[in-house]
Amino acid sequence: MFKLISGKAIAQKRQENLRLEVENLNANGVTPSLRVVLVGNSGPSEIYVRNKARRAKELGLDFNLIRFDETVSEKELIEFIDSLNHDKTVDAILVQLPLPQHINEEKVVQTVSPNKDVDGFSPINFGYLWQNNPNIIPSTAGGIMTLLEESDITTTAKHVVIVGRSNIVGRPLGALMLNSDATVTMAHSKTKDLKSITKQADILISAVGKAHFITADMVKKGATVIDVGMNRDENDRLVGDVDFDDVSSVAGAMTPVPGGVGPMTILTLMEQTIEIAKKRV
Ligand SMILES: Nc1nc(=O)c2c([nH]1)NC[C@@H]1CN(c3ccc(C(=O)N[C@@H](CCC(=O)O)C(=O)O)cc3)C=[N+]21
Repeated sequence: MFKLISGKAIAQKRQENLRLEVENLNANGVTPSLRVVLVGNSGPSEIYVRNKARRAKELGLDFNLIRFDETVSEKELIEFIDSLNHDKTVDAILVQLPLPQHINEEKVVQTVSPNKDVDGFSPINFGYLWQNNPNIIPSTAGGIMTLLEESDITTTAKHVVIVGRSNIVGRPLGALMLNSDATVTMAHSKTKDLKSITKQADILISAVGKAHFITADMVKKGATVIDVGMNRDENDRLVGDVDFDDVSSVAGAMTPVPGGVGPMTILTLMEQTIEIAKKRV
């Protein structure tokens, strides 16, 4: 039996509860506020940011997008982030990645106050996560955990194989899976005989960024397959890393792209913005 896991439907369901939480906060004189900083104008970032803005408005959050030209200096950007750190009306800060070449991403990420770091990318929050004492966690990884939970797919003692070791997805997801008692294998571009490893996965997660990367011969029968990829195919359509038609013939459950991990990322971002704002009550 094959199950399609709709991140879109799960996100919609949970957003209802979030609305109530925002109303509660409003009654206490608090409107959760999120600031998204976008440098330059790359195509994909525009779409992601637009989706974030739409969800934030639906929930009645105080949302602001601050744009910088791609020629902005590192110093100017850092000074601006620091002004948000000190702004008492701002709960949560997100700096959309990637940043242009001339800006040191690490330095920028370290500038965001750990208390407002809604992405969970700051070294402090990353450290808490790896110590199994999470504070704010990266949204995509957190969204995947919620998606599994809501689909009654448990992680305890499961073999979870994560392909991709980025700071924004693979690594934090590795920590979350370990924290939730999975046996975790982290595979990447230097991994030898990838197929023999992915075939062992009870839960296979691909965060690679290549269309058609995961094929049916790499998947164990009945496995859960989570597709984090956001790629354009030959026809400029949005596709994940997983060859959907091929893999759906062996997988037990699978997320689509679009409508899978993407909407859960945004939901988690909203959930965490609201969590931070609750500390003001
Ligand atoms: N600081 C930072 N934080 C991020 O969370 C972050 C980032 N930088 N940089 C880029 C990635 C990517 N990301 C997505 C968010 C929403 C969708 C999304 O809404 N996807 C929809 C549809 C997208 C479309 O219509 O093209 C879906 O999958 O159904 C996708 C990808 C957040 N990221």
